[in-house]
Amino acid sequence: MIELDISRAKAFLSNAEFDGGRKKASEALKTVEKRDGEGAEWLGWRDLLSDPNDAILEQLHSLATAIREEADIFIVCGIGGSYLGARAVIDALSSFFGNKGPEIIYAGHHMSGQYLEELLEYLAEPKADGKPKSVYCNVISKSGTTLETALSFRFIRSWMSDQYPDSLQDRIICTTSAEGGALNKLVDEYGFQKFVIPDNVGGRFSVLTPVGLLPIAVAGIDIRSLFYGAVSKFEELEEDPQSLLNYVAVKHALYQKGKTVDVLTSFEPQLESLGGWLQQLLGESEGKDGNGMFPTVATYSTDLHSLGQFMQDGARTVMETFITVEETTGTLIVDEADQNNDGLNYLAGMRLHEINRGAFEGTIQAHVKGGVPSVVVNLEKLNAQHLGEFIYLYELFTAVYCYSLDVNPFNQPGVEDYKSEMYQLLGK
Ligand SMILES: O=P(O)(O)OC[C@H]1O[C@](O)(CO)[C@@H](O)[C@@H]1O
Repeated sequence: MIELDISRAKAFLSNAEFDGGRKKASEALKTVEKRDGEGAEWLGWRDLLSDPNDAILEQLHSLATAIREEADIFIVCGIGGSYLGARAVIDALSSFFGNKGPEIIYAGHHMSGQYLEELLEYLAEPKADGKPKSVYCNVISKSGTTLETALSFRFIRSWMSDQYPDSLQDRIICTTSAEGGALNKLVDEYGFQKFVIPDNVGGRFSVLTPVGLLPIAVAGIDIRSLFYGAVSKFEELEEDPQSLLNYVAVKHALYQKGKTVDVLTSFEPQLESLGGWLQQLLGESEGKDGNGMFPTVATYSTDLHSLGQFMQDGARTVMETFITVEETTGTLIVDEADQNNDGLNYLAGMRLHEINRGAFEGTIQAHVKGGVPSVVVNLEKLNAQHLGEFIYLYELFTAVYCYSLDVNPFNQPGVEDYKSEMYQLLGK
């Protein structure tokens, strides 16, 4: 279960301001439902959930099971929506240290030559028992032409084809559009396995397609539970969208009131990548034509010691979105020390989770007093089902909120500008 608490954000609005936002939110939801807004041809992420494809879930699960048995390393080669969702779920649900199954390594999300060189060296290093590593790669690119991903994949593919001349087709899996783009040409040429990204699902809305589901399954996470968690949220919000509409109303009205930055934060470090996924989802969707709040990620309490001063006392243009977890698995309890030299005996008998929750409660109270409207999104537990619910909640939230600002949620014309400047400089 996920609970949304907007009370400490709504408190910054008058009734009229909230009602104005609420009216916009209701109209925007109708635009999503009727599919008559700009970009409506990109609403396929809703169809995935209204009509689940169990066969593809099963196919992904069995391929992932085979890979988990064979692979020492699984490379996820993609950028933006082609890797952030997978990374968000994998980081949230994996152990911090010593995970079972293949080591998941990300590539194709930047162009650091040093990174790629060190990665290739690492792949080539034998294992502790002297045997060579077994490497698999899932290259993910909807367009099939994104430079960061294509370039990294060229190096990885070349290393893998030298290393595994007889099993390359089993080891490389391409996730791309049904047709077009360079990846499809490579699939045709080399016979790599392929999964299709539906045409009507954009990159940042694609985590519940093979884009996210294959890497997540290879990490040993139950993709059925993740997917059906999203389905349950879809059904719940179709039935009763009031909580979502109130949330959109608040954010809409705060934006009209001059809040221009949304700090997405959590006290759980394993949720930092979830913040990264949300940052792209919101940022690429709302940030256009001079509109939108800038979404940025902070991990507390770490970043309270770098950003805390600004959050408490800096320019009052910020709002905050706290992603909290009601119950975590950690069991560590603070002991009573004989000598209380470190002065921590006042915490004796408390679980670290309780102390962390205390830090959250203290922080939100202080920030609200300091003038920061704050929303809390509370996950009952950190598991695949609740993350699935979270994913759909924010996909729908993003679409409705953007339409409430009269922004097309589904394009990203601004990203093309850096590409064309870069291509020109590089002589494409
Ligand atoms: O899957 P692709 O086509 O490589 O795109 C990756 C990412 O790049 C962007 O298109 C921006 O350039 C994102 O919207 C997308 O998630």
